Amino acid sequence: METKQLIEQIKLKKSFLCIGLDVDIDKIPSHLLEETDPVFAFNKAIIDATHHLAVAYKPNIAFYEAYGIKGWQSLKKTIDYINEKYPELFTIADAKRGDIGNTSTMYAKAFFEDLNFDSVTIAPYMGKDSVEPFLAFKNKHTILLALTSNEGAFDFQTKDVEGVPLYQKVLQTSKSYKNSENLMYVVGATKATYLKEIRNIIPESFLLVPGVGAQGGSLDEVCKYGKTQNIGLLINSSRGIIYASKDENFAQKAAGKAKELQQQMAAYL
Ligand SMILES: O=C(O)c1cc(=O)[nH]c(=O)n1[C@@H]1O[C@H](COP(=O)(O)O)[C@@H](O)[C@H]1O
Repeated sequence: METKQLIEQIKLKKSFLCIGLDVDIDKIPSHLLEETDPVFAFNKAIIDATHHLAVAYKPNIAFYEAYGIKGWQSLKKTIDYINEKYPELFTIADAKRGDIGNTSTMYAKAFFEDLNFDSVTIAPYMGKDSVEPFLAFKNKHTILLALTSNEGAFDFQTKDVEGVPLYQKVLQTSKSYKNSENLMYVVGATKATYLKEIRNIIPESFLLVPGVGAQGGSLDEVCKYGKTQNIGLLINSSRGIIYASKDENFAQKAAGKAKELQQQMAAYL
């Protein structure tokens, strides 16, 4: 998907919400366990109930890999369902990959060609030749971890390298990568105050911002420091939306939570 299509969706839906499909079988309503594929049944119900409120969906791959072949099948069915029924939605494989060049190419093929996601999250630690194989794919987006939402972000990401914090070095250096126009970045909502400096380095790039809801980040703070003319933000909530209820009406309850966030977002559009 081209970035301009994503921007159109944001304006149309007055939303820059990304719903995280981090599906833990122990947390889904028990009546779904009778289905042949409970994880897909859960995702389908959530997507059908919330697609008009969100512009992006982000399955975290760990939650599927944890169930082996069955999990991968649920993931494939989920992405195929979105691509067929709601092709306007932006899809993110949250896989946090990155390896030597030829291996990265295979990761890129897995997520961009076989599964046909619009984007994938990538760890920048191995540098240029581990990221560029993902950037080589046209109309696909590589979402580089810059400043993450967790406490461990302070172990390395904020430490100085040649006089600047490492996360700033990641932003600066990655701008010189081939096809860097296909880059987006992850910045945790819990690090909202850093967004001002981040915007000085990457004024227009889209940011995937996880950490509102369950992790305590503030949507207003993120918008205050991180918003661009085209919004330039995809704010993710996973547990705060998808586990709103364990009852039969779980999907409607999830839609209620998504709507709360969408309405907050509409004020910025
Ligand atoms: O790349 C991510 O999406 C990510 C980066 C980050 O810094 N923090 C973070 O929480 N995430 C992911 O975003 C989701 C957050 O989920 P909730 O805390 O349940 O909303 C999970 O899938 C995390 O793996």
